[in-house]
Amino acid sequence: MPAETNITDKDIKYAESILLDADESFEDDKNERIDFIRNLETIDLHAVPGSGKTTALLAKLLILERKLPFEDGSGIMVISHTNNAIDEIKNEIGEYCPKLFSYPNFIGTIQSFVNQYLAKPFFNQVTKEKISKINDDFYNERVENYYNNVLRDNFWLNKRANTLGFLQNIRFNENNMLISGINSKTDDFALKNTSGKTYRKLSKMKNILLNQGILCYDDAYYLANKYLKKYPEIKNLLQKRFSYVFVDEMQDMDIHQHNILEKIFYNNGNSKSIYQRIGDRNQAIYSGGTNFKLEEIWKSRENTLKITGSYRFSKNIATVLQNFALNSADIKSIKSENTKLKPHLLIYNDYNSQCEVIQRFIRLINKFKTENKIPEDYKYPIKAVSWITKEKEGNKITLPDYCPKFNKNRSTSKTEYNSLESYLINSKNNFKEINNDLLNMLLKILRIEKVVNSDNDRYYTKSSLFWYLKKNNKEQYEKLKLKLYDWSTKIIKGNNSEVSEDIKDYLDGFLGVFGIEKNKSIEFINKDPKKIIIEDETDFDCHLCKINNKKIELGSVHSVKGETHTATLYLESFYQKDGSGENAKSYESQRLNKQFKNEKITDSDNKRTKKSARIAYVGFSRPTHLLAFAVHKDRYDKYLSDINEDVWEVIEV
Ligand SMILES: Nc1ncnc2c1ncn2[C@@H]1O[C@H](COP(=O)(O)OP(=O)(O)OP(=O)(O)O)[C@@H](O)[C@H]1O
Repeated sequence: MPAETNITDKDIKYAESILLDADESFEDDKNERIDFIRNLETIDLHAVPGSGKTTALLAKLLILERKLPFEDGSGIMVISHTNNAIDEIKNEIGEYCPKLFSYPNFIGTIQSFVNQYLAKPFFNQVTKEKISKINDDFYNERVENYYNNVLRDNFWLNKRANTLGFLQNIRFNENNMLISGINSKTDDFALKNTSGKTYRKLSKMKNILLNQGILCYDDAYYLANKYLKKYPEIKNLLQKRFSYVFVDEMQDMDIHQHNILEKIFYNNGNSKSIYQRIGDRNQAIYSGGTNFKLEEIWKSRENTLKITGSYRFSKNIATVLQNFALNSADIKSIKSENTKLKPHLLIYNDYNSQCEVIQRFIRLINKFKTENKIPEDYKYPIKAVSWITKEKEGNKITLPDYCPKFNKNRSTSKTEYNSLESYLINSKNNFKEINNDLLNMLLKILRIEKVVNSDNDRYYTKSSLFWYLKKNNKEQYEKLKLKLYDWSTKIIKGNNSEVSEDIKDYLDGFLGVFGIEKNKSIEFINKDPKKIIIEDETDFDCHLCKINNKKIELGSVHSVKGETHTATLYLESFYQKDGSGENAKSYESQRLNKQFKNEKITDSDNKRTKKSARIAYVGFSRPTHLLAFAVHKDRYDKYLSDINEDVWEVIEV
């Protein structure tokens, strides 16, 4: 534990100067944010969406950075659930925190912590070898090979509806008994005879893969727990190493992730580390809270701070949002300028053409702009989201049904080509997308060369690549940015062959940063390009959905978690089917009809209703100005026609 650390008013002002606009402050009548920023004890922070909890955590980190290094040599750990969330933290405060982002501190995902500090050292100690890979895709591929080569003729396995899925899902519990999925029980395993031939064969498969160092993500937790059991002192070492541990988005931790953190850093209240868990139970939309009740995973601590006011949404949205909160939440809007716009219900019909709902939403926004209800130069994006984004057959409405271009747009931005020059000749006619394609091409070369990010054992993404270069090779970082600019400008002018030659020269230095030379990627680099013919060019640049010349962004609710929007259009979508016939329920308007009509969700509501409520809660809590929800006329007539029109503005598309 470092010597007494005090957070002063001056420290808070410093954090405000970096994170907030000149007219904003962490102070308010309750000073909930200041209390959290100053607090350096083991506590939980529960806060409503848009309350600034991530901003408050960043403030605390900025302040602690200035107190580093700690005299006792200990460091700070910041853990979140996804790489995106970690990248966000790095992007926001990275440039002010050179010490925080290096030894002895750790900022990463829960998975990378478990891999790096527990699974890998244990594996190395037992086998004297390094783990080959911790990656689900790679692991599943090896299981498939094993099945094809060794278990192909097994009668019991072949009788199963999804043999491969069953095999890929097998895990060891801590007693090396087989289970189906990490948090399941031995009793639920399909094969009951544990001394039978097939059971032994499956155990053997698991052991062989483990011994070869081929692990799925869950296996890292299995090894981690073995390590902690065999060497309980590891716990103390980690507590000494990290005097402050902050977990953001705590609600998204699954039970095995929660348990391992709790075991090490809470240690039944005896930990040397200060352990702070930050989140919003109502926003649990990842694994946490699905198999287990969230309250069973993230149990409340006696020492809990709260932030109840949101800087994001208006009173009108807060009123609606309350009903979708599974854990009763006191949600208030504390925005200084409060928009009077009511949430809107957009009713569409079968005869509306595909993009009419989104276009109606755009017309609404334009109208509100002219009426000064939405600022002309609005700050945050305008987005249309739905829970389910994959196209479904039949009459099941999902995101692509609202926008015929949705899938096409998405697939083009992710298109993979099989040669370097194909990336150049197929590039779009706009700077940003060309830049994107060029980066995708470099990432593809790294993948072909099997270069992985040692922080998380995954292939580099655009942001992790930039982060790595910025941290390890500033010269290459600056060079890449300049090159991307230069290449993109030249491609727009049609100088592809000049760019192609320059990229080939550049690659030696680029790959050198990762300690490798061109090898497996030579074929990709030199192969002749192939032009992909696009049948209808207009497909890729739909002009219909633009406001201020910017396209409305479409995506899943999951993809906008943590974001702030100016306006959000939530499009209902088909998810599973509960019940049958006339009363079957698949859409939010059906499962959550009572919540739309001012009734709070309760613990006795069924699992799918609760899951729908969580998704709606996250989606509905994004906008600063306008929330709209699109519902089909049939479902409106049956479920929502008696909605309170003082609360919701109802309009037909
Ligand atoms: N003290 C503050 N004063 C004014 N605005 C603030 C303050 N703190 C945060 N904000 C703004 O409020 C919005 C939400 O902040 P932030 O993303 O930190 O909230 P959050 O609680 O983490 O949200 P979510 O629960 O959706 O992840 C942002 O636009 C941020 O700039």
